Amino acid sequence: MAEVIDGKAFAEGLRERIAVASTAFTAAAGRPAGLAVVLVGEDPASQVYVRNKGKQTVACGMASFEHKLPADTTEADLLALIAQLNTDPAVDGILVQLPLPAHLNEQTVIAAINPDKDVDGFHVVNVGRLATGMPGFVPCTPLGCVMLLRDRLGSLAGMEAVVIGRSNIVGKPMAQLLLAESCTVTVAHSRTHDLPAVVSRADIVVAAVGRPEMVKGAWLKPGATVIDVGINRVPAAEPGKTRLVGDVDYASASTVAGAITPVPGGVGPMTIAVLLRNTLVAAHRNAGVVLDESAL
Ligand SMILES: Nc1nc(=O)c2c([nH]1)NC[C@@H]1CN(c3ccc(C(=O)N[C@@H](CCC(=O)O)C(=O)O)cc3)C=[N+]21
Ligand SMILES: [Mg+2]
Repeated sequence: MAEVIDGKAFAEGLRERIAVASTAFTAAAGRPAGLAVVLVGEDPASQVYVRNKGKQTVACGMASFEHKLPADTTEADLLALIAQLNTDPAVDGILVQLPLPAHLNEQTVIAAINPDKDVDGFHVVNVGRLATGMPGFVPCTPLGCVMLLRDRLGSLAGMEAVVIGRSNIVGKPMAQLLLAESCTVTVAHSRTHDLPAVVSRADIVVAAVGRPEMVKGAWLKPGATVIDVGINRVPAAEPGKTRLVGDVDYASASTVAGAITPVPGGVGPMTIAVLLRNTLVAAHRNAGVVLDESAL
């Protein structure tokens, strides 16, 4: 049976290290690091995420600024808020919760964020920095996945990594990060011919497609390390109830893999912990205070 990669426990440890560094930052800078989270609309799942982000931000000794805007907010009003946050010296990181309502253009909104406060790493400047190996901000979910992989495997150099999914938020930055770790990287997607054959050569599989339990144990190379980014809500056995499953069929995969992240309790908690890490890094850069990033 595969070893379970406990992302929840790893994220707790990371948040403890962040809290220590955050206290030192507040003493050095004379102010806490600050994260602004912007939520447009009343999507219940997004409200839960935003509340959790706020709670964990405060628990790590940082300031949390929540901006909840109505679903019919105009793009001009949203851009005006971002412009204000860009120049607010108490705000080190800005996160605009996605997806946005259909009448708002996500590209336009992300482009308006100061790249040096873009703790999601979604701005094209940060995408370019990642692609060219310059310091910037890396999207939280893929960076959390690499932290889990390095913790388990040490050096990833020379390993065959297969990323399933090519989104701007996970698949593409994940491929860039694995390339920077000197993996041999394949990006598979919905048009890939013979996905099982591609997956079967992977030492590392990262599933980020948003299709419940799609990746089967029979596809895996025995001993492979499996990172499941999927968070899919599906009907539970009990009528009217739902449960969370990943993009990997955990029951079959856990009999073949060497190690696997569970859903929930795997990648999800890492995403928020890395967001706090990115915010603390942003604060140090913005305030000109030196941070030993390797201690995080
Ligand atoms: N600008 C932006 N940045 C984001 O990073 C962003 C976003 N928009 N929009 C929504 C997605 C989703 N996301 C998650 C964060 C934590 C968990 C998480 O902690 N999940 C737990 C439990 C989930 C549950 O019980 O519902 C787990 O997997 O164990 C999941 C998903 C961040 N996102
Ligand atoms: Mg995709």
